[in-house]
Amino acid sequence: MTLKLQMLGTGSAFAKQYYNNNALIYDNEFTLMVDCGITAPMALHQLGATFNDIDAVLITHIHGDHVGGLEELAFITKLQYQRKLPLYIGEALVQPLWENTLRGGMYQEGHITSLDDIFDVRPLKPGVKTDISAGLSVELIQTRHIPGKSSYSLYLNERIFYSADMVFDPALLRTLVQDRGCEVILHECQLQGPGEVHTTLEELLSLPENVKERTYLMHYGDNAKDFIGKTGPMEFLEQQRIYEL
Ligand SMILES: Nc1ccn([C@@H]2O[C@@H]3COP(=O)(O)O[C@H]3[C@H]2O)c(=O)n1
Ligand SMILES: [Zn+2]
Ligand SMILES: [Zn+2]
Repeated sequence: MTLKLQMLGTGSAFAKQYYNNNALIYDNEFTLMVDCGITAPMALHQLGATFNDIDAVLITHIHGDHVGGLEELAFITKLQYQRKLPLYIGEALVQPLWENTLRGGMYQEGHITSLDDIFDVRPLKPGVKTDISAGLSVELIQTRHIPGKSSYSLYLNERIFYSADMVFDPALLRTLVQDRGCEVILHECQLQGPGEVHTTLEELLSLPENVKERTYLMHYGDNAKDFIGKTGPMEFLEQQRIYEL
């Protein structure tokens, strides 16, 4: 089943040339938004779309560039469109997303007192494949990002790896390609400096050729143009462009 991918943004957390690294995944008429950061409402607007065009949203982890647009999404869908969007989220993130991210802005006595009042919450267990639409399935793979903070990469349709923000995990990437039929890797990439909580370009360049040749780079900094031609066979994903996966 062919999916289409359109990145709302491909930038790292504090990039200014690129929007936050959030994605639209299209399964025919069905649209899944992967992460909804601070810039997502404007990025969507610039595509000529609204939150009413989204059928479900999935959150990888709780950082502003991945969840900072959720308050607007939730208010607009509830108040303007009278809808509750399905929210796919690792089960460990359900409580912190409400208590630590959304409650401050959205709590309203007797009206909005829990995540269930604004979303159709669909908690996901890592390692378990879940059908999201007729032609789109997702399995969460827990990957390391910030110590003590749960973060989940995605395995879509058992052939596309979409990394959350994550530290380099070459064993995972090799296993996905060798043992699990992974055809496409969409990977975050920190272009310079020590990775610490991210994966660096230098680390990705150390991967075997057969892994690199199916890898596309995202979540990159404002100086990405300086690195064109320096990423081996790995291409930068471009925001707003539509890719067939
Ligand atoms: N220990 C940390 C924690 C956070 N950060 C920066 O904050 C950003 C939060 O969003 P991100 O996309 O995960 O990128 C993180 C780092 O830039 C960082 O550099 N080191
Ligand atoms: Zn990020
Ligand atoms: Zn992050």
